[in-house]
Amino acid sequence: MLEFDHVTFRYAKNMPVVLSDTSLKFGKGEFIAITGRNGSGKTTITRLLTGLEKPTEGRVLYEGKDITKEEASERSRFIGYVFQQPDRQMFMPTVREEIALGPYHQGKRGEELNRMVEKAMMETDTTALAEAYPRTLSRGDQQRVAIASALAMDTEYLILDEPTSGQDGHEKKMLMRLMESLQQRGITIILVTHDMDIVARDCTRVIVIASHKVAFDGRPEELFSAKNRPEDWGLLYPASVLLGRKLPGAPYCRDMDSFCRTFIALKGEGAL
Ligand SMILES: Nc1ncnc2c1ncn2[C@@H]1O[C@H](COP(=O)(O)OP(=O)(O)OP(=O)(O)O)[C@@H](O)[C@H]1O
Repeated sequence: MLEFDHVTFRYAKNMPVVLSDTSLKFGKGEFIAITGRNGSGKTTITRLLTGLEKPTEGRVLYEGKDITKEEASERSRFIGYVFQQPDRQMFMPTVREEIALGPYHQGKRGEELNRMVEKAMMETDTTALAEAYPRTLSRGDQQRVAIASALAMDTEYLILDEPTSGQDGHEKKMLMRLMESLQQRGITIILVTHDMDIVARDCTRVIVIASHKVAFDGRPEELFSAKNRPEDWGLLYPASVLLGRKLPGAPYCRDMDSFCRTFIALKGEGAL
């Protein structure tokens, strides 16, 4: 369990508060979206979790232990972070060396190191890129290399900042499939995203940040239910959710596949 305990944050003394007295728990195996308007503080939350920023007040806990003062390099033993522009986190001349860097710093050598790197490349479908120069790869490939780097360190938490922005449908689908398989292995996935299709289809939990606080924390179907107004937080409804509401009984349809299946079933029952 990774936790914010009454965290308040501002970038500098005379700057406005970004996050105010916020407590949050990130449990094992969850698939969490952090969303909200531009500038609401989503990336800041991930930087506080990874240790790239330190709370102005409050604490960050890992398995109940205070890790507030731990640097990002120390937290990388259990948190992997995929930057919005992953080329900024690649330093080595080849993908293989890039992925080996973390476990090497953890003291892994020889066959053990090779095995970890090969396994991480297999899992992320980056084996064919092993000898490529990471900084010239496409953003999608760089993301998978950054994910492989985290897996090679046996990460427990994987945080991705806007991973699907600017990606085509196929790339998006491949990435989300990979995230799903990692979640099934018990890795906690935390995504910063504006993409409500991903929130509705893939996430088990969604956290909305507004006015320096957690405005909503719950299941996607709750966020998009009639008792909430996600549009007040600048969020759009997924088309499948809106279409589902028009069907008899207004079923919640998390994606278009689910809408089509429900539609066909209702038609078969003569309800349409
Ligand atoms: N390094 C920094 N120094 C000062 N202020 C910053 C810094 N980084 C971000 N901010 C400010 O902190 C606030 C929160 O920024 P943050 O990037 O966390 O928001 P966000 O919700 O991720 O935004 P976006 O959706 O546009 O990526 C914004 O007002 C932003 O201008």
